[in-house]
Amino acid sequence: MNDPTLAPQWQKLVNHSNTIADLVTLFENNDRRTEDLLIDFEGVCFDYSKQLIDKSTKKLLIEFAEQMGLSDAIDKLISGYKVNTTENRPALHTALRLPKGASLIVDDIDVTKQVHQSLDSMAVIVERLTSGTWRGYSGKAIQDVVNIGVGGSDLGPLMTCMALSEWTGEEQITQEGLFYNCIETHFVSNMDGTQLDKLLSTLNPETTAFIISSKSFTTSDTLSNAQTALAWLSNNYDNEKSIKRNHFIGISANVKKMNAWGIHKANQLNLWDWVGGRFSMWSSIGLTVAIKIGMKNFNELLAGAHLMDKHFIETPFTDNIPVMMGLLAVWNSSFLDINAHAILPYDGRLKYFPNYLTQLEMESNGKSVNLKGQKITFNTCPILWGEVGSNAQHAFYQLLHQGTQEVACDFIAFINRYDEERQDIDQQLLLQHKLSLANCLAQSRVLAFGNEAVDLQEVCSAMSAMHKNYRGNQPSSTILIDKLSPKTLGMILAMYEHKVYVMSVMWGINPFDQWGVEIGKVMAKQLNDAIHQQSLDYDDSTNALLKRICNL
Ligand SMILES: O=P(O)(O)OC[C@H]1O[C@](O)(CO)[C@@H](O)[C@@H]1O
Repeated sequence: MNDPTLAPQWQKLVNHSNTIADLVTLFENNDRRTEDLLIDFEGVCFDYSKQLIDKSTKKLLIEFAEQMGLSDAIDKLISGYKVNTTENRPALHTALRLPKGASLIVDDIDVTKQVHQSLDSMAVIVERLTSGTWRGYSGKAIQDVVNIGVGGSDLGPLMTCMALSEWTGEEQITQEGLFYNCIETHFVSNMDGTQLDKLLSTLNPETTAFIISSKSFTTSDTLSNAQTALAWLSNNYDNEKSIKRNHFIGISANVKKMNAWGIHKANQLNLWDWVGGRFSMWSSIGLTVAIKIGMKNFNELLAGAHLMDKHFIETPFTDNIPVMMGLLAVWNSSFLDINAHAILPYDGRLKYFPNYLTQLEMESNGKSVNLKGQKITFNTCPILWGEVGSNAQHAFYQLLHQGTQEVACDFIAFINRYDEERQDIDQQLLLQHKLSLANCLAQSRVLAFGNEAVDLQEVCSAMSAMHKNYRGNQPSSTILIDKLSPKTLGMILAMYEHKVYVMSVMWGINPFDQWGVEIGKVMAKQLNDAIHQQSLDYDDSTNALLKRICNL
């Protein structure tokens, strides 16, 4: 069934949404609420008791999922069925983390074999770089690696390198018998060259390599940055062939384009059209991550994701974290009309996590047409944004507490952070971590219960109560994890990937295409020509702006 409004439980959920009590009442009415609405799985605790639901909401949502054929849809995803209907291909990111020895035959090909061959090729490159045997044009070992990519070819690896920077590659002994420290990794995505310009001024061309990460190898942002990098190297050494051989690695599903650009065969890593860009971090697109944290840790990341895949596939809906996350997101958006979702990690290492999720969720589910091509009549993906929670408290939490918008929030925190044995910091960092956890709990409490959570006497002593009114009733989930590690990060990322898929199944949409971004690319090409040719063939506004840009 594609149109969820035809499912018998849809109308029941609509009616039910008008009767749902506020969070204070929901907690008062059930003193076992958190037992009912919390799932623990392998060090990941998902507490959704502060969502605006009661027992019957959960029951109705699960029945709704059954009516929408969610079990069958999960089977189809995992087994390589062509779930990406508009592009007629599977979305097999789960195959990227299948263990060695597993087998998954799709169109007569064992994709697991392909995946592990690619991981082996990655391992060779990682080894050559981190052991110092990969040399630049002048014979010096490479010390800096710059990932040039955008969207899925940037956000996942960037976020993971930041999150796992404490798991940097192990020191190795080079052929000369020296210890070689971890390679520095950098990321460049901006089309305008700002990042690259600044970064290049700090790098040595003799010891810098570039990874051109682009599934399509046609993305103008990436290719223009790659050309600038090539020009920078060519200014320093006049032998393009040698530069390309020693300083450029290509990662793409488009081998023809990599060849045409001049990426040496031995420096090419492949992926497949069945890997969606925003789901590609587990493939060779994760090379920069593997360079940063080492292949062993990269494999741990994959193993964590695989563990979550198994949980998603095998666990009954009621105890299934991604399923419940997805159903709650659908409930908030389509039934409660809550169209904003804030991602609030209380850990600086997850700084780029909200950015990564904006693409994962909004590029996947920002759709208004169902699988049959019919217009949708309900709200789909909310607007997602976020920031490290404690920073956000001093930026946009005012709106969460007292604005007119309803916003659902995800609080994310790790129970354990710093090594208790560390002497150098005098326990101060441990105190900071506890302070951060306290803030996380405090904010979710005030958002849920408003005035009921604080001592109003004190707060309202001086000013009008209205200005100090905390309305509460903002729904949130808290994801509390034992500690951050490659494994738990893999679990969390896979958890959100599956949440996105669940939402799409419930809405009857295809989360694996992104036609909405294509027209902008075509139009940009035309306007680039217009700027170069100084032509004014557009609407009044665009022509007026072009005149100024071209000084006409
Ligand atoms: O890896 P590529 O092909 O350069 O694409 C980069 C990004 O551009 C998009 O296609 C959107 O324009 C994303 O889906 C993708 O992750």
